[in-house]
Amino acid sequence: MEPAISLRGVTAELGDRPVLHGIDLTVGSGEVVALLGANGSGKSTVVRATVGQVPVAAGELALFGTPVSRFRNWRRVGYVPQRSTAASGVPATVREVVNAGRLAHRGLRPLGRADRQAVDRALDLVRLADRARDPVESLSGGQHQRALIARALAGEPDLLIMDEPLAGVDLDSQRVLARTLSAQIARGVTVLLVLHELGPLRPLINRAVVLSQGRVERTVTSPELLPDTHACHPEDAPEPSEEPQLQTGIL
Ligand SMILES: Nc1ncnc2c1ncn2[C@@H]1O[C@H](COP(=O)(O)OP(=O)(O)OP(=O)(O)O)[C@@H](O)[C@H]1O
Repeated sequence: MEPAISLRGVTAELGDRPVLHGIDLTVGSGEVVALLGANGSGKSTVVRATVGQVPVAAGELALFGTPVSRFRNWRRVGYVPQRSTAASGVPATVREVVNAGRLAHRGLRPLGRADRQAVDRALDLVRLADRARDPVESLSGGQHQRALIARALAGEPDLLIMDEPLAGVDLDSQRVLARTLSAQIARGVTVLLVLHELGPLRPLINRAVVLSQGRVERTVTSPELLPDTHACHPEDAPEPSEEPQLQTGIL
């Protein structure tokens, strides 16, 4: 099967400045990969290139085997950008924001029954069903992030790409996110996450790819060597705890 994401020697520039210098990264179908690295190491740029928002200057970037420049099947991809304002200043309810996640499915047709059901399922998954009619402005930071995740899930994607989904999110919302993600992974969804800390998502991660200055510094595959934060090198990671690292008790 074609990998969900494949980058080969990808370079990218932002404002004439080279930012990615030959990134190789493959995310196989059903894999859960964390992109780690210090601030400015290029994590968001990798993700934004993957969703077609940053042009690839050289190298090859493919989604499900199709070069990103020719990729049109965006309904297969759910993207949660780095913390942003869901409504961009326009008054919108939580449901309206999540409805937008069905756009790739329905185009400009009105929402049908299947769309409404998918939106309901996504709101349930992130535990915001009771807030569906509320303005997004009334949500806390963590709830706001959950609304953006619900928007991505409403499209029922095969590939979920999230840029720092835990940033500024309270522990309660982090746990809801871990449970939500766990359910997606059980369905076979492929996941690429930008993270600063693995936190409650740690048991779900198969592999961590650490970036440094626009290059892949290293890849960590053993669960016990997964760094807790980007700053940790495997050799100075804390002693493994008594509990097995791949436990799912928190979920
Ligand atoms: N619009 C832009 N124009 C020019 N340079 C940019 C632009 N956006 C980001 N950069 C630079 O590109 C580099 C990579 O940024 P990127 O946001 O991909 O890093 P990151 O690893 O995601 O960082 P963070 O953890 O802070 O989000 C940084 O040096 C950043 O300053």
